[in-house]
Amino acid sequence: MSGQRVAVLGAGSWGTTFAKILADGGADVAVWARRPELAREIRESKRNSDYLPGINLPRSLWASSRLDEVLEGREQVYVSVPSQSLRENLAAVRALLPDDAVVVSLMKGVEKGTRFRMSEVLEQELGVGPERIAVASGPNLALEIAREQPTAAVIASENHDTATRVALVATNPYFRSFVNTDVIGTEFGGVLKNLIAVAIGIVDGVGYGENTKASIITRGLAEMTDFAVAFGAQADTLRGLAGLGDLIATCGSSLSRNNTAGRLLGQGYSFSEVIKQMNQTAEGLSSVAPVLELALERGVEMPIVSQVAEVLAGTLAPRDIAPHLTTDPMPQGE
Ligand SMILES: NC(=O)C1=CN([C@@H]2O[C@H](COP(=O)(O)OP(=O)(O)OC[C@H]3O[C@@H](n4cnc5c(N)ncnc54)[C@H](O)[C@@H]3O)[C@@H](O)[C@H]2O)C=CC1
Ligand SMILES: O=C(CO)COP(=O)(O)O
Repeated sequence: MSGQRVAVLGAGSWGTTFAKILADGGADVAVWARRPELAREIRESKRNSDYLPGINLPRSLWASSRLDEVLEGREQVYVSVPSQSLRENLAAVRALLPDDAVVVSLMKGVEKGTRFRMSEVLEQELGVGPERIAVASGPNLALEIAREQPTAAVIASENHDTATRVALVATNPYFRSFVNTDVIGTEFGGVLKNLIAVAIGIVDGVGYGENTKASIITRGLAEMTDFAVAFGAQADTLRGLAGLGDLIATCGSSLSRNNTAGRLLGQGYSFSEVIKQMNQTAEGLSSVAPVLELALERGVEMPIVSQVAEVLAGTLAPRDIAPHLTTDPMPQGE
């Protein structure tokens, strides 16, 4: 569907890549970058050299650090800032959001303290009903997509028509969007696979091999599914692109920041040293605590995520992480 006027808020690796996806699908795209110098680089040089080195962005892409310029007249607004900064960023968006614009979360985190999903924060801060909200998720490593490698994603909205309208715009020759109405499952899939990817990074850093990783991925998917279903998700969603699909991509790639952060922990760096070394967002590090609080609230056991939390806290040595609860001697059903 060409010619749609859309905005992307956030010019990190994913916001910029998604802007390229939309522009390559024929949309008229305006990008908001927090820093004026980055907006200028995208607008004038068609580059985002810090986040997407070597990628030429579409000539039609326009960018500004002024929200009013970016949001004016836009029919769809895609949001891609670090999850913990979403609420503060939305304060300025509400008054400028065009009536009837659909808002799409590209983010994969849970808010610390409140434990809200990103679509819930969007609803609260923008005063927009769920029928105007969608979320995008799936196996979407930004740099691969920026290189135009064929990729699939899923767009979820409680309103099927909204999901379809977004998916028609977020589709181009190298990027295909599927749709569903399971917002909770789609969103939690993206959050939870980050935590499993941290676990995979940890065991990789320790030097464990494929059996350990396959065990963690498989049991991790069971853990992700139990958690998401307890909050109302469909189990099928977790077997799809937003669950298993994203788990495979993130756990298998050194492009993943969550995987990278885990690997540093596994190599013996402390949590604060890892934070210092990361110059991009690793959402899993901030989502561990709120996810475990939510799990406790619903009585869901998350042995792998709990062990990640312990490694982050420095109370479990990375080499002692195991894909099961070692404290229970009785064999358990898979
Ligand atoms: N990079 C990827 O491959 C993918 C990322 N995502 C998700 O997209 C979201 C954004 O991540 P990335 O673009 O990858 O992160 P990034 O680290 O590449 O970029 C974050 C951007 O937000 C800006 N920023 C930092 N603090 C901010 C604040 N307080 N207010 C406004 N802007 C701020 C940074 O300057 C940067 O432009 C995350 O939730 C991530 O999980 C989802 C799919 C793929
Ligand atoms: O969500 C992603 C791939 O789908 C990106 O993963 P990272 O945030 O770990 O880089």
